Amino acid sequence: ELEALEHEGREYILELDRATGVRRNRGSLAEWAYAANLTKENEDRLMQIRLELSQQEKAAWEETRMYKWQGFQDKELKRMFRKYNELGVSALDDEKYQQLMRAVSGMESNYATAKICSYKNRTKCDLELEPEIVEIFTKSEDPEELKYTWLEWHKVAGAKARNNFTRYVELYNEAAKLNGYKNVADLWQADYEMTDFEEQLESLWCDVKPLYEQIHAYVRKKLRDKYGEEVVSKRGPIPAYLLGNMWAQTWGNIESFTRPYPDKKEMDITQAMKDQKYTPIKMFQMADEFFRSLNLTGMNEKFWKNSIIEKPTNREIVCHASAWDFFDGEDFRIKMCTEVTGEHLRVIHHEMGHVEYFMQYKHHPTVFRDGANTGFHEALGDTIALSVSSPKHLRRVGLVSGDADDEQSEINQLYKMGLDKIVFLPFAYMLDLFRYGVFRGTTTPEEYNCQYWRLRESLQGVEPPSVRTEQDFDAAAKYHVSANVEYARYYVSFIIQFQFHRALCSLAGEYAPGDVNRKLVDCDIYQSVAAGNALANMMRMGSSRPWQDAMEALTGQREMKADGLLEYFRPLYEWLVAENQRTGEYIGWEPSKIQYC
Ligand SMILES: C=C(C[SeH])C(=O)N1CCC[C@H]1C(=O)O
Ligand SMILES: [Zn+2]
Repeated sequence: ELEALEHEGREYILELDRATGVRRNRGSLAEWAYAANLTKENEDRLMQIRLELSQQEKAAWEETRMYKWQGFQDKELKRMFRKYNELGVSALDDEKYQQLMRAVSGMESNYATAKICSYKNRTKCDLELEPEIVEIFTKSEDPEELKYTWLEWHKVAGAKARNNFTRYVELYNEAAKLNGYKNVADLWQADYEMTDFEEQLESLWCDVKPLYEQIHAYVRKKLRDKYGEEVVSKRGPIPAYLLGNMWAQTWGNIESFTRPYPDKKEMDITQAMKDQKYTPIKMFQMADEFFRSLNLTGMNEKFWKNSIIEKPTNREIVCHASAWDFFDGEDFRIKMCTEVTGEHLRVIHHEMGHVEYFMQYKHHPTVFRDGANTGFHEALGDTIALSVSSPKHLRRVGLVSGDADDEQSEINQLYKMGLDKIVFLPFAYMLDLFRYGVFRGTTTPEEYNCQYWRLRESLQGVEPPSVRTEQDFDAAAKYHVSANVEYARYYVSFIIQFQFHRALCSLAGEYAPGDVNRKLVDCDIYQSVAAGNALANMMRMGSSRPWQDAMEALTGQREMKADGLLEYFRPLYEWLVAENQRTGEYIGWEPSKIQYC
């Protein structure tokens, strides 16, 4: 009897899964049409299609609930039913569902089309985030220009999203409750299939905080040397607008005038690519070639035909880089407003890592076509990029010349990587700690901005350029807050990518513990089929098994651990401790003097 029921259940769920694939394809095509051409007409069409799809999902969900799947024997079949049992935001009634979609779409289109006036020419008011404003934060060393640009962007992209955001929180929380969760924080964390996810985030932060405090102290001293004590204090937080990035999430753009050994040649990938007449397509082909060298699958014909890799001149699009799965086993795309910079070379590998993952798990039922958890999906491309950004690889491809690795060059290299990978951790941790509080109601709308800056000061040790009030809403000036994209995935990614990197470097014969000729910092897995096969085996699991199984398959560990990251940066940590002692720099930061609560 049970056998028959389970057999019937399998027939049902496989048919549902096929229908879901068709729905996801239709939905992705409508999302792409809008994100790639932000017109009112495309938005209205998208809203209509989303509503139809949500109604179809709801009907299917009612049917799925009739099956007594909890008692089934087949683990994978049970996992499929469990995933289909979670309806998500379609659980809202049509009216509220549409209101939620409009609130998010309003925030995201505001962000994508926000423009400010130029500091140097106040009548020129068509500056967008990409490429103009990013360019200013990449190059300007004028504190007044940076402060002005920071304030103007936070006005148009942050404050203006506050009302939509508040409505989004209410509706999204209602949807979470309809799915059996207390709030969206719990809904988001369910993806990680852990009972102690938030405790783990805290514990990982405790592991890496000492390393962060050292690089923070060192950078604050370098910025004070450059801009003076009036602008950068001895013991306070660092002004966020001086760190080379609108959100102070990575500080790579201030490397040139802060690196430990300035007389050592700087590895300016951007300049090298410009000198060698690199184009966006060449950057994509380079990344594709790296993946193929690992015996992974290269980008297919549809990818090269359908992707958008440069900002169009005749329409508005969402420029924030993204990778797209159209769930038909063939159509995979990237949409990106590529500039010829070292940062974008890294982003291209990041996005192509998503596409590689899509292709590796495309044989699975639709419901398992996902990362082991979303952090895995974000870590894949970055792990490859760790090899690409090694001096060894950059020399191999001619983007860096000469200069055999000596102690000082290695410290410079680790410092450059640290400005990307170490400083990112408190930012990522902060962004979802903030939103967990918002969804739980412990942070109310009346204190959104105050709470956001309290977390930024306590975790990142940064402060705003001037007084902030509740007329502001600085959190939404970050894409993922305006676009409703969960962010703990990146925090997880920046930890586990070093576990992946270490395992792959071992397999590639590029790393051995304690072997000074095979250090992590100079590992390049390029052309290692052994490493590529291990990656493919892990990706091919999709989300069909708990992520701990995928982690174990690749690294032998069954948990997220900071040991890979700490081992990679150990020489830098020791150098920074000594250097900060030498200069007597205060480690950590005292409360900010800026009024933001
Ligand atoms: C490149 C992407 C698209 Se998934 C991205 O949003 N990233 C990649 C790293 C962190 C985060 C960000 O830009 O904030
Ligand atoms: Zn990503």
